[in-house]
Amino acid sequence: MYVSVNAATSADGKLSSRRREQIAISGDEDFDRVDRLRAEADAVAVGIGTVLADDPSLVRHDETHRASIRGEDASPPARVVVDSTCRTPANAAILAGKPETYVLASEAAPDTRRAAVEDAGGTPVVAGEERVDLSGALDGLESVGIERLLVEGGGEVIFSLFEAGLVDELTVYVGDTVIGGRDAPTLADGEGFVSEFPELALEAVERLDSGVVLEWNVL
Ligand SMILES: NC(=O)C1=CN([C@@H]2O[C@H](COP(=O)(O)OP(=O)(O)OC[C@H]3O[C@@H](n4cnc5c(N)ncnc54)[C@H](O)[C@@H]3O)[C@@H](O)[C@H]2O)C=CC1
Ligand SMILES: Nc1nc(O)c(N)c(N[C@@H]2O[C@H](COP(=O)(O)O)[C@@H](O)[C@H]2O)n1
Repeated sequence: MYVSVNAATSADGKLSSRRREQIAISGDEDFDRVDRLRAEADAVAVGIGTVLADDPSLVRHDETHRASIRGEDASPPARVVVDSTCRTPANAAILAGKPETYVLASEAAPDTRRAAVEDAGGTPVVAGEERVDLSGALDGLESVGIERLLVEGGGEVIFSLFEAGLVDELTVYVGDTVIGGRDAPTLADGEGFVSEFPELALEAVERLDSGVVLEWNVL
């Protein structure tokens, strides 16, 4: 599977404020770029932290762009939530609407929560004992035809994907603001690396809106 990570940060590397409320860091041009990235993906993923903070639907994508690369009849990209214990609320926007939603869970998910996700239209994919085993879960997604995954965040999930060596490409829109705060989510949170830091090769730099888009391949 090819895994792209795309996110927007403030100039100081924050994904949102310490209140974990969604902030529009991107401007219109960058949101259009994200819609095109979504259109190119088989599925778009976020973590449960992002679902609980933002209640994203992840349904926006550039249909014209998708049709031009996938054909007129291409179904919309699926949605994915990394959610060990199936905490995704039954009324979450990510479970509503037409695209399929896969909830990556672990064996720690209570049967009642798995059933609640299924009743709400989601499809649990179980991998790992406590936390989601991302490598195993991505294998599960591949088995249902997902070959290009776009991950939008948040910082915990992005770090874990880097830690597991699963990221192929990283794109970051750096906006023209400072959020600050030691407790505000950053692009890669988790425990952090102390050695063997992932290395990146800069592929492109583009001015967009009032910020800059940086695109790296992961070596
Ligand atoms: N500016 C941007 O582009 C974006 C900003 N955000 C912001 O990020 C914040 C949410 O980020 P986080 O709190 O870091 O939550 P997250 O969205 O990264 O979800 C993390 C949660 O996923 C679950 N999980 C299960 N298995 C896991 C594994 N193997 N590795 C990591 N997590 C696993 C855990 O419950 C963990 O707490 C929100 O404030 C949201 O607004 C989120 C996406 C994009
Ligand atoms: N690319 C980008 N720029 C920002 O400024 C953002 N705040 C985000 N947030 C991400 O977008 C998701 C919401 O998407 P929909 O409204 O459902 O289309 C949100 O959950 C974050 O993943 N992204």
